[in-house]
Amino acid sequence: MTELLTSAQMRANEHAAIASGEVTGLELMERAGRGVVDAIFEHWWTYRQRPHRAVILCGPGNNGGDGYVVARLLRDLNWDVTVFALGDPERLPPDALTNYNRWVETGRVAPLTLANYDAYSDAHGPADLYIDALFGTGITRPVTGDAWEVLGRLVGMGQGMGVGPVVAVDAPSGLCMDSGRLLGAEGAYAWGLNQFAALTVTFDCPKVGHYLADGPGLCGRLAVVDIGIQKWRGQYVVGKAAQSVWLAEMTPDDLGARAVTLPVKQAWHAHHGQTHKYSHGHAMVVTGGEGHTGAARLAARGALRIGAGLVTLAVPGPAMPEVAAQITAVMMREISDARALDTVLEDERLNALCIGPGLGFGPARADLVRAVLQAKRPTVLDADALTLLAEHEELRDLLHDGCILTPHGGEFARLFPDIAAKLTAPRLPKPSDSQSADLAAHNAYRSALAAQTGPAYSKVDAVREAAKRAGCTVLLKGADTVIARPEGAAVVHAAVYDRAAPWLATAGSGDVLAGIMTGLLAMGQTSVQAAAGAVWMHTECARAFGPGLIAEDLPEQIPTVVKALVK
Ligand SMILES: NC(=O)C1=CN([C@@H]2O[C@H](COP(=O)(O)OP(=O)(O)OC[C@H]3O[C@@H](n4cnc5c(N)ncnc54)[C@H](OP(=O)(O)O)[C@@H]3O)[C@@H](O)[C@H]2O)[C@@H](O)CC1
Ligand SMILES: Nc1ncnc2c1ncn2[C@@H]1O[C@H](COP(=O)(O)OP(=O)(O)O)[C@@H](O)[C@H]1O
Ligand SMILES: [K+]
Repeated sequence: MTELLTSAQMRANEHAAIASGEVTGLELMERAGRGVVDAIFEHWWTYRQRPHRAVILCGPGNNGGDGYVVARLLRDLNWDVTVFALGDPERLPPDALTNYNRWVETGRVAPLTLANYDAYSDAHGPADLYIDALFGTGITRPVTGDAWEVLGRLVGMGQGMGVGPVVAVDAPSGLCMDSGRLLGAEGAYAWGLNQFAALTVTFDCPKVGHYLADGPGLCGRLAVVDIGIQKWRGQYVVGKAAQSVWLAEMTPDDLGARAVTLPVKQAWHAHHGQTHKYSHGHAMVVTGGEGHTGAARLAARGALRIGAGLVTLAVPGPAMPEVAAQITAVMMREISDARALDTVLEDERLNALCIGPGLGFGPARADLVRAVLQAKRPTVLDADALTLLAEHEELRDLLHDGCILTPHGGEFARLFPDIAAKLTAPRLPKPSDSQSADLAAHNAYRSALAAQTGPAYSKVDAVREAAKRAGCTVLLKGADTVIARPEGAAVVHAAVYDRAAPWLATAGSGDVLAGIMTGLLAMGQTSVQAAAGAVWMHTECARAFGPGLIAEDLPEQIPTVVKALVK
């Protein structure tokens, strides 16, 4: 299972490795630079065939140091390499300075100014390859000035004939590697949030920001280079497991290697190893009224397909004919009010509950949510149940550790408005156009921008805060989905890079997700295992089906995906 690190954790790993005396910072930098070159050659085989022309932007820290290593290695292969340096190279940290000195023995460095960069481009035309080695994990504030302008020149590179792509060393410069947000850049800069790097090469572990928010769009593709410090990884975690973030992932090549997939696998093996349907759990999904039962039926189908032994829909009387006409293997019970639900839930074999999809609103529905919460079973609360929770504080007080809240962005904002505001607020609002015409306001803005420090508030921060407040697992959906426990352990699932499945954003898709999760709960998974397993399975089903997917197709893909999993 892949751990996603923050910048601080990565720095701690490097420090532990260097402090051990078994490896030097210079060796790590050499491995990093070589890893970048190898990744480039792996990605574009034409670069391996003959020398090309590269432009390398080197920053004032060790990210710049990696850039000088790349410059030297490419030049050793007879590439034509031009280096622009930000800041005074003589003030580089020691390892980077060593590599700068090795570079200038035979190469040249021009100060990174817009004028220098433009003069070079005018004289030579586009390069075959651009390397962004300005800032990596040491970025502390927004990039400003000429460096920012030059980065802006690189946006959209590699799209046309004869124009080389951008490779980012560790991260596109300016990207906050903890949050995936472009530091300070909310609407303030000319460049878009996509099509910056074609390839980002990071070291040891991917970082959280490579998977969240704008990270994937800016990174292009992500390559992770092993620089031999795994041994020291996680020393910072001792006693702080709650700080960890894991990637919910699995590819057909990685079968069985990722812990997050194990729940699904184990559950499936267990399922086949046992014979009694009740030993696979009995899930109950509460439906809405007449004409509103489709969402719950989708969820029920997801729960049954993933492997719950039995799935029963709790249906109000008037909606029963409609439901009966649509189900076969899924069962139904008439539940016309909260009292009836209380009675049914006396059956302890109903071991996982789902409420919310298509439920509707009003006091009677709120009573159903109350009955479900009072039953204290593993429970998925989705869709309308989340809005009811937002409206009724006394319902929120009934949340317990076995609950999973599965909001999308809008539902999250209703439930946790203050947290959502922190997540969406620009770190620094852009001055209005009339203000920016005013030089003083503009200058004040620029200095405030430059004074910002530290990582941006991330989706992981927000979901952790929400889970702590709610006292249960929270899963915030989106192309990047974050799951967090109240004590802070978090899982990120991102349908990005080679796992992108934008067609998954289709009506009813969230209902199926809630159902798969409920099925996994019924099968005995913990809430975080069920949540992580369900998001992975959900995306995998969408990928297995491909474009044109509608929600009904998702449960029907589960057998195919499971077959591949248990092979
Ligand atoms: N250590 C190792 O063993 C290994 C490290 N590796 C590599 O090192 C990278 C981390 O290096 P790093 O810590 O030196 O940070 P880096 O990203 O180069 O930036 C720091 C410099 O930038 C400056 N600065 C920051 N923000 C700024 C801004 N907005 N505008 C202007 N300046 C700004 C900041 O200045 P200050 O904040 O102190 O004023 C400081 O001078 C990592 O990403 C990886 O590539 C690999 O070689 C593997 C082994
Ligand atoms: N760009 C995207 N790529 C992949 N999955 C996405 C994307 N956008 C949303 N999703 C997923 O689609 C599902 C939509 O769920 P939801 O918002 O509840 O919709 P609905 O209520 O219509 O079912 C979620 O699982 C979410 O993670
Ligand atoms: K960089």
